[in-house]
Amino acid sequence: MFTSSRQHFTAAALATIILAVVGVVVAGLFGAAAERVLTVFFISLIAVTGIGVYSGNSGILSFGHVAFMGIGAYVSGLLTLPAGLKMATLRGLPDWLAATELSLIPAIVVAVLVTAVIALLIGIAIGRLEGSAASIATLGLLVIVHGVIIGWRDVTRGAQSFFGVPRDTTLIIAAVACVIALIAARWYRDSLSGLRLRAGRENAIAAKAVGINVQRERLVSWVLSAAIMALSGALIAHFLGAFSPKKFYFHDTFLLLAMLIVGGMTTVTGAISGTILITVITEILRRFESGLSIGGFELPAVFGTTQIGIGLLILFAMFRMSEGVMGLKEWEERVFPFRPKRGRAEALGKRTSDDRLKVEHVSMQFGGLRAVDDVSISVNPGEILGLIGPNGSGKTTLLNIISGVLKPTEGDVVLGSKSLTGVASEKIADAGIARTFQNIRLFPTLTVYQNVLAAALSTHGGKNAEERAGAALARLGIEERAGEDAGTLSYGEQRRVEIARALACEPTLLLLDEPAAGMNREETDDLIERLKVLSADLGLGVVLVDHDLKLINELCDRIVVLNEGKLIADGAPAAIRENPAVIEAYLGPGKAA
Ligand SMILES: Nc1ncnc2c1ncn2[C@@H]1O[C@H](COP(=O)(O)OP(=O)(O)OP(=O)(O)O)[C@@H](O)[C@H]1O
Repeated sequence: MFTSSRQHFTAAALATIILAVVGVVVAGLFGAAAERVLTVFFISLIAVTGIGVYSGNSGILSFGHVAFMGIGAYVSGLLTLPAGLKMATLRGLPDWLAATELSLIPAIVVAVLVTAVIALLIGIAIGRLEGSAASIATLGLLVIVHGVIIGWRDVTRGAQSFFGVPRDTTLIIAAVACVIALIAARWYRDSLSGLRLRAGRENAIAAKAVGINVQRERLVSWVLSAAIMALSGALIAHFLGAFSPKKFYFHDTFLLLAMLIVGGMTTVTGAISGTILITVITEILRRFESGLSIGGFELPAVFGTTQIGIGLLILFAMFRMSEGVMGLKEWEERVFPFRPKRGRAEALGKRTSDDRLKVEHVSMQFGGLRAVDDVSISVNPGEILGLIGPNGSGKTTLLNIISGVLKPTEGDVVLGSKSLTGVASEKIADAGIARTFQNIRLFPTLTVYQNVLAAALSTHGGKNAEERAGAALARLGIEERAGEDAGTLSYGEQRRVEIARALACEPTLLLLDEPAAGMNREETDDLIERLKVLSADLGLGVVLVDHDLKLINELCDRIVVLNEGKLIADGAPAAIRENPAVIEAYLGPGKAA
């Protein structure tokens, strides 16, 4: 499933093929040295793209991907070494492997598959970690794989050179493999898994709330990226003919990450630009490394000129362009802005479920604080329930419990006949509960349409996802903004996108946490009208938390009031306005009379 415009993919694929053809032609024009440089360029670009598939889409910087390159190199090398050489120098090999002599392409296929399986096993563990903990774990992976290669002397020749690998990687083979890797990476970025992972990168809590299993998508991208790294490793092994474990360690990790960071981590365009930029700069600086004579003026040899230059370039890029020189968008996304089809509001029909929400004797203890204390409430289908209370009275905590973000210390949450207590947050949306957040949690660098589509695709098996997404945008009156990045909208519009995203999950119950916060009066009035229409048309149950009493009074059929975690009132708006306990909670003791 491809979640963006086909035009984007076609343009990107064509540009990739043109890049490869230009590279091959240029190499043909400038002779053997240029051919060498361009072959290494294509192989490096495959590796940079591989890291980008994981790091760019997940937002987790990986220091360990060069280890997969190493695995690919050694596995393919072992499969193609002449049998006689293996038997003479690698005595630890089993007989079948010593006798195996594959040609390049089958060896690459096996190396990629073996690496993918190893990556899957490692990814199951690393995928549980978040942010910098995951990055550090990938660094550990690099060190461990390096240690294993050095220690497994009978198979890898340890720290010695692994020589005799047939030098079968030609410029054309590297170029074709590069095209395949770039197209795979571009396809993944806008695939269902890629869109979900990018949503998780932008905001993991919101992604889970719309049914996205972020860990699963991370694993998919981890395995795909490892496979691409193995391809790169196998190609470089068969280009060099001899290599040692040092080749797949910190130096190349630094170089490839520099290419990715300078170009822009989140796009294939960034990977290509960064690789071109660093390759060109490296080629120029290399000539200065051993000193240079320009018009009689002698420049001294400076050891490490190339590394210093690349280091400065990274610093410059991070300082001036923190998203890399190509930013967050693919070139084709800028040139051909995506305009999704307008949706029909009617595509989101009346709720068929008559499920009633029951919150039964729920409590939440945070250390010494009882944020929610033995609260029981119910919401009928089609009912708008206002949940109010002074600051810190436990409203958001209660919404977090209902939506699976928090597991209550005591009590039960039941929708219809199904208990949702302790059910993972990403399963709650499919069970029929969708929500918005007090502090807006959009996927800011994804378009408005992608924000809503990601939710529709991740609920109800993705059935009629495009219709649901279009309808949700139409219901909230933001179709005009569909192609814009969600993070660039005004506060009020962002709130509406959040509600549209929740609505696209086709919930039975909608939880709105301060939906009018930050809106001006006009925007709030518009929201009131839209929510009234939504509730009447769809028969949707709504729990509405807000401090705007006009909004609460105009919209709610019933209001429940919390104070210091306890339920102090439950009734019709008129009765709540007169309730002495409520007045006292808001105004302080002695004000009720
Ligand atoms: N994850 C948490 N860990 C510890 N304490 C928490 C946590 N979440 C909320 N609290 C505390 O629980 C209490 C209730 O907070 P909550 O955010 O639910 O109140 P609220 O009624 O939504 O407040 P507001 O109207 O200001 O948003 C507060 O004292 C808050 O500091």
